[in-house]
Amino acid sequence: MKEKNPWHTPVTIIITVIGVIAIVALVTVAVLQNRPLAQKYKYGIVLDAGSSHTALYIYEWPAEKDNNTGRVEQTHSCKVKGPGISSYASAPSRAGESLRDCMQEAKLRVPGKRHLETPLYLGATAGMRLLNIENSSASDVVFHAVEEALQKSPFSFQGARILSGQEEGAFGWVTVNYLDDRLKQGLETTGALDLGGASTQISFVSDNFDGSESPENAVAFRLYGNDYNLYTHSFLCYGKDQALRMVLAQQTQSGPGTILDPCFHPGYNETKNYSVLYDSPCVSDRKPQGAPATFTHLGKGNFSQCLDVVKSIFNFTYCRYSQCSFNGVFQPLLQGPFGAFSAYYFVMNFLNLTDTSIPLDTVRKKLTSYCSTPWDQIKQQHPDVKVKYLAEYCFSGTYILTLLTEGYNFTSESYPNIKFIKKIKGSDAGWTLGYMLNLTNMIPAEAPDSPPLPHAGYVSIVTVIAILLFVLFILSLRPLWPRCSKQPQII
Ligand SMILES: Nc1nc2c(ncn2[C@@H]2O[C@H](COP(=O)(O)OP(=O)(O)OP(=O)(O)O)[C@@H](O)[C@H]2O)c(=O)[nH]1
Repeated sequence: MKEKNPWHTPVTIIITVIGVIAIVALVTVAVLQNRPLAQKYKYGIVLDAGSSHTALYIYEWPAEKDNNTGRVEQTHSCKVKGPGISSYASAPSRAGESLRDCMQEAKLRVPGKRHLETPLYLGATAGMRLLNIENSSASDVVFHAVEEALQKSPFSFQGARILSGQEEGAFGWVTVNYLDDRLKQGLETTGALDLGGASTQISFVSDNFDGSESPENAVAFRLYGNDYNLYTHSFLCYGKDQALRMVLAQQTQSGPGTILDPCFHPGYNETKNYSVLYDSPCVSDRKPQGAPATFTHLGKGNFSQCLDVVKSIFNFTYCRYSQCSFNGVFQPLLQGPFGAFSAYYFVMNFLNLTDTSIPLDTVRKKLTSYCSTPWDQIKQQHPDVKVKYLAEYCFSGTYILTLLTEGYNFTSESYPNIKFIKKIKGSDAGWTLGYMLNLTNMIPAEAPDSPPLPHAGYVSIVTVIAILLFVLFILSLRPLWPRCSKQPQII
């Protein structure tokens, strides 16, 4: 006699099949609905029209996550051949033409179907600030030429403008802290030190700065639910190229035919033009009267004398605030770590001085030895380095050291807080990323809500609940269950 299984009734079999199908359907829908979608990207392009050159940066971020930090990355950069756009004042159409190759690269790098929606910005810095001071109609004509060229691109051109020094400093600070993921996490921020060709910026948050003492140096931000009172100052004419002009102007005040410059290597010998040297608002009012057309620029290679002449371009004699950096500019107490980029990095990297644990005295000794090295020997040792850069590293290293220690008051204790950087997580340190994040509203004032559960957690919970519901359902059908008699049924 075979015993009949009480579960093998049509009702229980149908309920079980329907239940299993329902669970499978429920879990499948949960998985499909919440499956990560194939990644789509958006793009943004920023042209940094600096005093010495123009550079193009392409940024990329996942299309559905515009509001999350740490996700925008630089995917490409292109250095425009030739000088900065401010140098094209006498041939403005060439300013537009100079951008052609990099714009062509951008067209290839950004997928064609995204061209129309990709914002394109051009921001000009100290070179155009100076041209605008010197000759505002010439700067308008240059802008008109670059705008005309960029309007022809397939991207969504959002305009070209001159950034104020304050914007340049503040956006550089945003870039550094965004890339380091410090803003979203509300961590202590990093100060930003930017050394360009025509201006230099210092930006940091300090506990003893609320903006009241010097409101013109204050920028207030609310980012991801945190408030920041940023101190920032841009020194026009204190970028490394204009600072060199000021140092040379200091040495040619009397209009000599020859100068023996301690900031250039012994054996350096170049004929330079007075009108070219003094063709900048940073020095033009000091042009010596009755000077010859040219002067002979000879190198002497003496670091301590170079320090003296470099110091002479800073004014430390007056300060109407509780404390100043130089030229009567307010600066609160330095605080926290600093990232130093652009020319700070190029110069210190070349001089093998990016390691800030090297004591300042050793840095001075290294510069003393480097500056005194004969020019021929320097050229022989670095055949691949552009001669213009090579000739100026002694001056530039001395200038950076003076700016940081005498200008901004970094001491032996605080100097190691500086990190010389070029890139952070693959993106160049500079104002461009911060500028784009601001214009595209990609950093929210308040912290974005994050989903309560990750995808895997969500699917697991749906599965467990579905099985539980099914078991409860089966249990609730108990009255319908076939009764089990104690006596085995005889068939
Ligand atoms: N040694 C070296 N110097 C560089 C290099 N690229 C740029 N420079 C110089 O570094 C200085 C700063 O360059 P940038 O950061 O591009 O400055 P910029 O945007 O032209 O100048 P601003 O308009 O003042 O911001 C300039 O004097 C450049 O000539 C490089 O690859 N090596």
